[in-house]
Amino acid sequence: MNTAQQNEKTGVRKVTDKGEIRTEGLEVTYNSDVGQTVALSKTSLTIHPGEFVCVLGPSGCGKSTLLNVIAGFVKATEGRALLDGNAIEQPGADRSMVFQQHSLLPWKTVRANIELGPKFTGDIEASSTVNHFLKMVGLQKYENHYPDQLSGGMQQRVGIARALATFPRVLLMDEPFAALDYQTRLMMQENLLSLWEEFGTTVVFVTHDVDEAIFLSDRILLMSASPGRIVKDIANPLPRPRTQMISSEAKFLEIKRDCMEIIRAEALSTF
Ligand SMILES: Nc1ncnc2c1ncn2[C@@H]1O[C@H](COP(=O)(O)OP(=O)(O)OP(=O)(O)O)[C@@H](O)[C@H]1O
Repeated sequence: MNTAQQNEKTGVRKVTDKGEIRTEGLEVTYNSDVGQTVALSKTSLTIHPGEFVCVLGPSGCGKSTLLNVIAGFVKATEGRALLDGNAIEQPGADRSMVFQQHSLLPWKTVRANIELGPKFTGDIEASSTVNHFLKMVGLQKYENHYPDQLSGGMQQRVGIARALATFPRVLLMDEPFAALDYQTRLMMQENLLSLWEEFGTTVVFVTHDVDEAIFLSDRILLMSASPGRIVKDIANPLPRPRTQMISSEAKFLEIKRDCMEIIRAEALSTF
């Protein structure tokens, strides 16, 4: 069971148990009517408790597959994934996922959507947990709206609130801002960082946007073209808290150049 602690000054409840993710020689092969697809090849990685790690790679390289194995939705063909040293066999409330397209229930209000998680985990303070997260994502005024009455950015904020409302040890995010317009995406990135800095949990964030990965992460795992494997592990020492202005700093541009060189080499090797 996760535990949460209230910050006396800000009132924000923080996760105190942050998960460690490890994969060892992970391989995933899909069998379908069009044949076999090796989606992930010999992927070994460690994500430390409380780290914000971005997984960056070209389309189809297996990023979603990696997240789905960690989430427990997809089984490894070879190797294994572990949460805090225990093999991941199935989904659990200790991991929450935010998808590219919001997965809110259209017939439920914002409040009822967020409430699903805490009710599922038997949170006896479900109602106050929902109030807390509505406030954290700035949507108190919209608690009785339905998803189709909200903008795309607001829908994703509800999705993030719902994911956090179970106080997960690990938050998994699969290109959550990819469908948003540029300005909204930048705002959402800043909003997510301030939530994470307050709330504190391990985050694995998949993207194919180099700037997004550098802006958000402590570390970037770069994946090869399909079948995916980790080709480079890049530390990101940019100071926090960050605003989008950081993208013009020399260190940001240096990391970006490193990423682009690898992505280009990968693209050329498969062209
Ligand atoms: N359920 C499935 N059945 C068969 N093949 C699949 C399945 N899911 C994914 N694949 C294949 O596995 C490979 C990796 O897919 P995956 O969605 O993990 O990549 P991705 O890097 O997340 O792609 P994108 O960036 O485009 O979302 C692709 O070749 C894809 O076609």
